[in-house]
Amino acid sequence: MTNPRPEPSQPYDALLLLGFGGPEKPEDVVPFLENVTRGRGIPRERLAEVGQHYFQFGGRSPINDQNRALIAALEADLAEQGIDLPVYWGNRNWEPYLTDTVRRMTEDGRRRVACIATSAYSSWSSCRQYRENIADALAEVPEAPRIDKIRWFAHHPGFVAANVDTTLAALRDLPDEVRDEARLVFVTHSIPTKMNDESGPTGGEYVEQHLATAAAVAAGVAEATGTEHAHELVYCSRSGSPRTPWLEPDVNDRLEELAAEGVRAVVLVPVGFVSDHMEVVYDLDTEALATASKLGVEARRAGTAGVDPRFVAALRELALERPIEQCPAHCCLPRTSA
Ligand SMILES: CC1=C(CCC(=O)O)c2cc3nc(cc4[nH]c(cc5[nH]c(cc1n2)c(C)c5CCC(=O)O)c(CCC(=O)O)c4C)C(CCC(=O)O)=C3C
Ligand SMILES: [Fe+2]
Repeated sequence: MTNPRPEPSQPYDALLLLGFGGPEKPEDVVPFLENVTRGRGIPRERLAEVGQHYFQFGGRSPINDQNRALIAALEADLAEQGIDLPVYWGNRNWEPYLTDTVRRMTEDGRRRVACIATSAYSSWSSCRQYRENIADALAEVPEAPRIDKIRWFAHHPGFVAANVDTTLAALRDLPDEVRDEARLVFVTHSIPTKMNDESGPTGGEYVEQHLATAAAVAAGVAEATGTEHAHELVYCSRSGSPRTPWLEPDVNDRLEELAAEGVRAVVLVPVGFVSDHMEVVYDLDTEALATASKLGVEARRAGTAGVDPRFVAALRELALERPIEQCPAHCCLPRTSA
């Protein structure tokens, strides 16, 4: 680095929301997909298929608008707390690109930035890749501020509480006669099994964190309704080569099995996603709900945490606790007695 980085104890002077990014018009779709998949060996047929998901929605991903809404909610939350911190926004794969945002923060004289990435779990895709993108941007911008990314947070009570409420709303929306027997089917993004084996400090944590979060949401639902709903974790949005093993079962395959077992109602809880982006509106709302309807299973899709005030407050807490996560060198030294 070309300049001395501030000490970890220096307070943050800005927040950065780091998103995945998504296309906003049809001409953006192919270049966006090229950005996401560069060097990743995704088959052309899969890309053409995913491109169609975007074109079907007018070439516009919902994700950027959701991040704009999240920034507005974070700003409102900070103002309410009397905290004076600007919130910047950068994306990994589309405008506003992270590197341009880092350049702007540098021009604005920011020296220490807490980064909220819109991804709640450990894994290369959902955590380390964001950190690598930060490192790449810092390497391109001289005199850039220090940027600290918050940790994985799916088990945070604010995220869990938001998901409990969306699940309760989906349950209320089911017909009375099947509500109590509804299965809670938690859904997350599939990843290669090898990526899961390598996730978190000890490995396998992508799945473990999801199971723990799903159990916490199911417990919150049971407490609110007085009914214990059976729950499980399934996957959507498999990509890559068909020869590479990815996490299973796929949500559609599992719905077939559940229907065959006689399950009459399910709530799909997209606990792997923080807002209703393309995987949620296409893979769940379009595809999985059609599968359920074909099978005669009553299905509702629970909402995502989005801008739930408890989730927004959780993100603010995670960002502001970041500098004191590690004890400084002089912490808890014995004092000389008088
Ligand atoms: C774990 C995970 C999350 C959740 C955590 C997080 O949010 O970060 C996530 C989020 C997202 N993924 C997204 C889009 C895409 N992901 C792709 C491809 C891939 N995703 C993977 C994993 C994940 N992805 C993986 C292992 C691949 C294979 C390629 C590779 O090894 O890198 C592809 C290529 C086409 C395809 O093959 O599907 C696209 C277009 C969008 C934007 C949606 C919108 O526009 O609303 C979002 C939020
Ligand atoms: Fe993805």
